[in-house]
Amino acid sequence: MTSRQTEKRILRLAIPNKGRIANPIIELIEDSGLILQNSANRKLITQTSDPAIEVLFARPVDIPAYVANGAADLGITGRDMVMERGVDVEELMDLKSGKATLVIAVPDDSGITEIRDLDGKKIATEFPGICERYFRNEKLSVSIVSVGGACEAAPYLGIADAIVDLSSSGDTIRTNNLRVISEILVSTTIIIANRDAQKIYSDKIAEFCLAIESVLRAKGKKYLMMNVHREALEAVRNVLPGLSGPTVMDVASEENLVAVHAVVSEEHLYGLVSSLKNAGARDILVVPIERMIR
Ligand SMILES: Nc1ncnc2c1ncn2[C@@H]1O[C@H](COP(=O)(O)OP(=O)(O)OP(=O)(O)O)[C@@H](O)[C@H]1O
Ligand SMILES: O=P(O)(O)OC[C@H]1O[C@H](OP(=O)(O)OP(=O)(O)O)[C@H](O)[C@@H]1O
Ligand SMILES: [Mg+2]
Repeated sequence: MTSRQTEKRILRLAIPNKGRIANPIIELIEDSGLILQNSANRKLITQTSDPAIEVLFARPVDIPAYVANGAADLGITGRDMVMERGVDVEELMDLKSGKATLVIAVPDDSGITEIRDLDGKKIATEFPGICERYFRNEKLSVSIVSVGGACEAAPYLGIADAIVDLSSSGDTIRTNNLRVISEILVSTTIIIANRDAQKIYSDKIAEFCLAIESVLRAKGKKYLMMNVHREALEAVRNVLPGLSGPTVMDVASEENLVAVHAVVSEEHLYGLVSSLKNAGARDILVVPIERMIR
């Protein structure tokens, strides 16, 4: 337990200060109802709308160590960053966003076709920790050239025979005339916790995770409301996909009318509205859902 953890009962959450996963994480936190004060002014530690939670902005790659050693109690970063640092933290939730695959790639015109061909070769990477463990496991002896970015250039600079780098759209690999020969891991953004903090702040952490989960669950969902004549209710029920409900309520003013409410996936919406209308529904409203709590 750190002295900060024993002194002050303010939970510290570390999140990325830059990079492509930074903004989506801030949006998710704010959508969950936790508002960051002055997040724009580059202050490294920021208060939030909950006096019991503060936010530390840090490099994604540094967040796992901050959480492991108690400088922060919770962290949100890529799973690749946690694996690279090889620290002991607890993974609480997979946010299933910020997806990227760590791949092994070689120049298009290279004779290398499989990982066995890499024995004795040079590999450039921003992930020396993961690489070393991976090739040791595969019983291949490689020399690792650690770079801080723009890894794809290494084969052309003559400093490596292959690279281990992240790929998502695949554009960078293609543009640089590289060919993927193997995948090492798929990374997404995750929430991690310090093991002591899990005990000290268990209620706060559960509250935070519930709020985040409710936003994730609501993603891609819409709330449908409509009026239906009782005789058409069966037909309308048959059209509605069975995600949740529907909830059926009497409409006070008209005896024969019921209000039907249901949660549906956005992908079903197109087509569903006209099917509902054909089945006898009217006054159909499609409403956004901010959070869903089970
Ligand atoms: N296409 C991608 N390329 C690199 N990282 C990605 C990609 N998609 C998601 N990520 C994730 O983003 C995090 C990268 O953080 P990083 O600090 O490197 O930011 P960045 O977006 O690469 O910006 P920069 O390299 O300019 O600092 C990792 O956890 C990584 O898995
Ligand atoms: O498959 P793609 O969609 O093309 O994305 C992959 C590229 O994005 C990342 O680079 P980044 O922009 O982080 O620059 P960096 O190499 O300096 O880290 C990663 O290192 C790849 O180069
Ligand atoms: Mg990067």
